[in-house]
This record gives sequence, structure tokens and C-alpha cells, in this order.
Amino acid sequence: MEIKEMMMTGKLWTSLGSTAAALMVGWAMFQPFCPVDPGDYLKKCGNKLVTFFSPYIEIKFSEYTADRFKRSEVFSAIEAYLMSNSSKQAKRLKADAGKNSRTVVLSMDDQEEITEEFQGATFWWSSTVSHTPKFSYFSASDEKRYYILTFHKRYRNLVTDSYLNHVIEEGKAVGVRNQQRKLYTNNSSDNWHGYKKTIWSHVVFEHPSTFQTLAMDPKKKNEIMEDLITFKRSKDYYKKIGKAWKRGYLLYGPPGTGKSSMIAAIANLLDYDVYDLELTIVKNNTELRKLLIETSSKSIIVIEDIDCSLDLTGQRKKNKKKKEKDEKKEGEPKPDEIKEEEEKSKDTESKVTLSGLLNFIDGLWSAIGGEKLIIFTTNYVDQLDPALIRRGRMDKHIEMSYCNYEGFKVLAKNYLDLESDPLFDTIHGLLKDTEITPADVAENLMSKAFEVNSKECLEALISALQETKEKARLKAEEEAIAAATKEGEASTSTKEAAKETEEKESLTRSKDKEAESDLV
Ligand SMILES: Nc1ncnc2c1ncn2[C@@H]1O[C@H](COP(=O)(O)OP(=O)(O)OP(=O)(O)O)[C@@H](O)[C@H]1O
Ligand SMILES: [Mg+2]
Repeated sequence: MEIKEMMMTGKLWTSLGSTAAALMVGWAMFQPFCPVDPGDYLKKCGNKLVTFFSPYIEIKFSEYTADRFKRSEVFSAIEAYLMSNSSKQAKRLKADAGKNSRTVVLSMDDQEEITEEFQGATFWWSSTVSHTPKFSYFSASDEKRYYILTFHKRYRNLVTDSYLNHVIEEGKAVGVRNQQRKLYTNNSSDNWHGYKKTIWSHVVFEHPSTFQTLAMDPKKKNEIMEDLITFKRSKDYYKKIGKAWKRGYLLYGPPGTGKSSMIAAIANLLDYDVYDLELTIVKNNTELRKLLIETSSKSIIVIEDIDCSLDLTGQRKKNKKKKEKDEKKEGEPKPDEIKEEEEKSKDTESKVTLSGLLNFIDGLWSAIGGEKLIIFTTNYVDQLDPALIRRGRMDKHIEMSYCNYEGFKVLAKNYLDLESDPLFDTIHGLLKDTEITPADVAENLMSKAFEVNSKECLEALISALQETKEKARLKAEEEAIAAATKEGEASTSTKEAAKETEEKESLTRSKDKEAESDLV
């Protein structure tokens, strides 16, 4: 009996096992054709059930928006907002460098939770990270971070009406307080794709130049500072007059007169990020627009040496010449080498046009983000297209000129801690009729030894000034001689030409006379 039972139980298990195996095999074959995963379905139903009975509501804030293009500003604001609470409550924290790299900023690490009270309500914040497997080029096995806010459903209105606004505004303010100023530069568009794309790369901006250290006419300096501060405070004014909140500056002057130093001083005064735009690697107007969209507000967009960056006016002339050349050669077969070269240059050549750049400065897209300063620098202001620098586009034209006595006094104070010296009078006299850049003055005032010897530095400057003055005198003399020689040559050739005409005329006259006498 027992043996029979055992045999039957054994048979039962065997048949059950084989049925299960058959079912599994069948399911595995059928699964690819079944649109719904029952596991997922059950999970969904479970979630629905829990949500239905739970009195709590959850809001999820992802780090990246759907297009994974830009880090969500809301996420960054929440991150900053939770900082102060995190450092008190969370047990696992993340540390990062704060403003000017002098402080450490702590924030909540992944998979942590904190609680906070707001107007009598309790809110739970948790930070979560999920790892997505690599299934496409764009996802690249990445971590997705998000914050989840949980609250009782009776606070729904409080959250939507005031709590979220409070979090974002506070967070943005904390972000600005902790944020290090950054210096950005644009990458070639070859690096713009994939998840790890970087349109702009940055380093911490730490240039020490300020308006106090800038050598220039104090009146002009104050005027610029006032203009900048007014701009920074004029959000409502710009809205009222219907203008985008941005301003254009054109800095021009010879090399070494402080154009780049002025940009750094402006960034330090306004506390803005700097985007140093390298136009030569921007391939076309669309790329230029993309770069603009990716800049933050409270920023300075700089295009240095605009005359060299892109031959905007010249490009049109060049194209015209090329066209003429092409027309001439029309019909002639082109050798393979030339064809290849043309293809290559087509790829590398920047196709940013003047109109593209003008749109960048004041087209519809330029208003995005607001609070932007656009600065162009050039050594040759007369070579720029007038459309580019007309008032309204470049609102302020600032000439950075050679060093004058006022400028020298600023440099002497900065470099030597000197406000007066008997040698100042000599320098004053020499500066009146010598063109020397502040960079050259600064170089002479810089102490070559650890101990500053003011007298030696001033004497070095005096001899540099005398040398420059002498060089300028010799150059002027040479030019005068060259001009006189040219004039002399010109007058000789004019005389010769006159003589030739005279001879020709007398020849014609005599021929006419001969003809007349023949007729008689
Ligand atoms: N006006 C100035 N005040 C103080 N320092 C200056 C001034 N001009 C030049 N310098 C000194 O000279 C150096 C070079 O100046 P800067 O790079 O600002 O000149 P720039 O006008 O931008 O020249 P470039 O046209 O060649 O780019 C600076 O590092 C700074 O030390
Ligand atoms: Mg410069």
C-alpha cells in the first residue's frame, strides 16, 4: 500500500514537473508575441491599488528633461534648496567646492531621505538614482537621478500654490550664493552628440582683474561701472520699454591696452559667468544659435578679435572672387586633387554669416535667458561692418587707449604702492608725447626681484619711455623722407608726362600745317 502510494505521489510530481516545464517552454515561445508582460501588469495593478488607498501623493523631479539635452533647472534648484536641511539631517552627504573654491558645499547623497516642515505641513524628500542598461547610443548605461517629494493629499493646494515656488526661488538664491563663477569655451560640434555631449566646456573663473586694478581715465572708468550696475538692476526697466534684457559692448584699441583685462573686471563686478566664443570652430548659423541657447542667464558672451575670428565682410568678397574664378574656368575639367581640396575646405570652413551673427546679437533667440552682456573686442574698429557695431547692437563703444598719466598712477599704486615720487614729473612729461601701452608700463613696473625697488622700476620705465619716443621720432623721420621721395618721383613723372604731351601736340600741329600747305 505504502509503496503504491509512494509510486503514485512520485508519478504525480513527475507529471506536475513535466507539465510546468511544458508550460514554461510554451510561454517562452509565446512571450515574444504577447504585447503585455504579466509581471509588469501585476506591478501596475498593485501600484494602482496602493495609490488608491494611500493618502499620500508623490511628485518626481528628474535631473534631465525628456530630450536629455540640458540639466533641469528645477532639479538644480531643489538640490540647492535641500542643501541646508541635508547637512543637518542626512547621514550620507556629497561634498563639492563652493564659491571661489574656499568653501565646501554639502548636499544629500543618492538614496537618502529628509523631512521638512512648511506652514504646518510635513514634506518628505528622497533622492533616488536608477541605472538604465545600455540599449542605445544616447543612454550609454547612465544613471538617472531624481528627487521624489511625498506629502499628504490634504496639502495638494499648498504644494501647487506656494510650496513649490518657495522651493525653486530659495533654491535658485542658494545656488547663486554657492555657485562658482565659470569661464566657458565652445567645443567643436563633433563633440555635441551622445549623452556625454559637451557644447561648452568650463573651468572655474579666477581672473584677478578688477576695475580698481585697471589703468584708464577715472572718469571713463566710473561711467562704465555705472552703466554696468544700472544694467544689472534694470530688469523691470527693460521689460517696460519692451527690450530684451541684454547689452552690447565693443572694446577696441591696440594690443596690450587692457581689453581682455576689462572683460575680466566686468565679470568680477557683475558676478557673471563668461562664455568665450571661438567663432572659427562654429560651422554655421544653426550651430551659433544652439550655442546661444545653451548659455545661462547672468552671463557675458565674449567674441575676442572679431576682425580676425571671422572675415565676415571679407568672406563675401572672397566668395565673389571665388565665383568669378569658377565662372572663368567653367567648362574646363577639374583635376582630382583640386576637387578633393575643395571638398575638404568646404567641411572645415566656417559658414557663419554676418546676418547669422547679427541674429545672434539681437534676433528673436537672443532674448532667451535674459541678463546677458555681449562683448566684442577688436584691434581695428574701422575694418568692422558698420551693421555689426551700430548703436543698439553694440550699445557702448569703449576705446582702450595708450597709457596716460592717470593710467600710470593706477599702475604705480597697484604695482609699487606709490602715490607720488619725484620721478613722476619726468614720467608725466614723457607720457604726454609717447605712445606706450599699459601692458608695457606694467611690465616695467613689475619688480624683477622679491624685494620691490620702486626707484629702479621707475627708472626702467623712464628709459623705456625714452626709447619708445626715440623710435617713434626715427620712424616719423623715415616716413617723412619716404613721402618726400614719393612726391618728388610723382612730380618728375608729371613733368615728363607734360613734356611728352607738349611734344605730341607740336608734332600734330606741324603735321596739320604740312597738310594745309599741300592743299594750297
Ligand atoms: N588698462 C590696463 N590696466 C591694467 N593692466 C593692463 C592694462 N592694459 C594691459 N594691462 C596689462 O597687460 C596685460 C595684457 O593686457 P590685455 O590682455 O588685457 O590686453 P588686450 O588689449 O586684450 O590685448 P590684445 O589686443 O593683444 O588681446 C594684462 O595682463 C595686464 O597685466
Ligand atoms: Mg585680449
